[in-house]
Amino acid sequence: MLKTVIVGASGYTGAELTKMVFLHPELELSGLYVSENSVDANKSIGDLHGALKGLVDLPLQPLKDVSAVAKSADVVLLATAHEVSHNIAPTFLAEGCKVFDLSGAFRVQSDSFYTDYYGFEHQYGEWLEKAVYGLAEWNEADIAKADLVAVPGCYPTASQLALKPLLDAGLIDTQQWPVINAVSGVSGAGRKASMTNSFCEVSLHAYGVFTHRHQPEISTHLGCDVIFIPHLGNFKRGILATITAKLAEGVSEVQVTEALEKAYENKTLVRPLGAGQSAKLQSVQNTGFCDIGWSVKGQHVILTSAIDNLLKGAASQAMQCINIRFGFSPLTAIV
Ligand SMILES: NC(=O)C1=CN([C@@H]2O[C@H](COP(=O)(O)OP(=O)(O)OC[C@H]3O[C@@H](n4cnc5c(N)ncnc54)[C@H](OP(=O)(O)O)[C@@H]3O)[C@@H](O)[C@H]2O)C=CC1
Ligand SMILES: CC(=O)N[C@@H](CCC(=O)OP(=O)(O)O)C(=O)O
Repeated sequence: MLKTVIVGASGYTGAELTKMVFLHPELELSGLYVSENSVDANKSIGDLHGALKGLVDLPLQPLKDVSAVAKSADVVLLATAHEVSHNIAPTFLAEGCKVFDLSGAFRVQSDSFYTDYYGFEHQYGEWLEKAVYGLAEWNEADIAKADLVAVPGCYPTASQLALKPLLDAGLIDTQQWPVINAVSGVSGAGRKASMTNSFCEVSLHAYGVFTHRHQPEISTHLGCDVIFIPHLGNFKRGILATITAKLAEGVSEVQVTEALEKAYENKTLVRPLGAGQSAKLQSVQNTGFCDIGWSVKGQHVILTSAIDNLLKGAASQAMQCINIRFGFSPLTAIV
């Protein structure tokens, strides 16, 4: 059994991770942590997240001595804000832990990316270079050897899973940048309420237009510029990305279908729905699946990609990476 620690366990993705680690036959939940001065310190996670009550009633411990926690852990899941993950991941790594970070702290190698999009200067270039991007269906070989896995963001997961098969098969005319319109539920912003993400204040609106940090994350990992327009919707969980792209000269709907079906033929968690089909949230909410639909008319393809932001967009993708890293059966604790 691998001793597994979750930092940020009281948050939305942390609670999902807690449930999956509890269900995993090869992982032992050895500690749940929150910040040193958290208002939730020492509360039982089952009291905070009712769905866990009676399953996991461990206390949320204040994280004081990172080194000491690291010494007693094999696997560390960081469900913390970007800068927190940035600050503490190297200590866990120095003690030999395998780290799976749900934040954006180690996702993109580029000089100005963290100052431009995250508002802090990255201090750990060496780890940034070694970190493996955890897009599970596409990076298996590297994830299997990684010490540090940077689990992709939720919008980047939905967007890349739809576009990557077509780009890799050379079916997209990249002179015209694919346009990604994506709507996320409010849980995408985490559990802390503010005027912009308080449920009563949310209607349906675009945000971060031309400035959102997921645009460069998507472009970097796809190797293709994109226009990305995130929207906040008045529902709790899920992301629907609707993507318009120009096909290369002469590409047919049959080729698009073949590329998507071939890419995911042995990948249970990504479900190509077929030409003329549209992905919908209801089918993926509370699951680790990504559903993809597509339609072609003339030289354009419209793809729809739906995930649960907290699961395939975060926690269950992290669990996929753990399963790959340690050679466990791929769907363990997910389906
Ligand atoms: N929500 C989503 O859909 C997705 C989130 N992510 C990323 O995953 C990470 C977690 O997100 P989410 O679960 O939504 O966030 P939440 O805001 O819901 O939870 C954050 C957690 O971190 C804890 N925390 C804060 N500061 C510290 C600290 N210094 N040390 C230890 N724990 C700390 C918080 O508890 P307390 O403040 O009480 O200490 C809380 O448990 C973020 O980086 C986010 O960007 C990625 C993909 C999707
Ligand atoms: C609705 C909402 O606010 N969503 C978040 C994305 C959350 C996420 O997946 O992203 P990171 O891990 O990269 O933070 C946002 O737009 O900032």
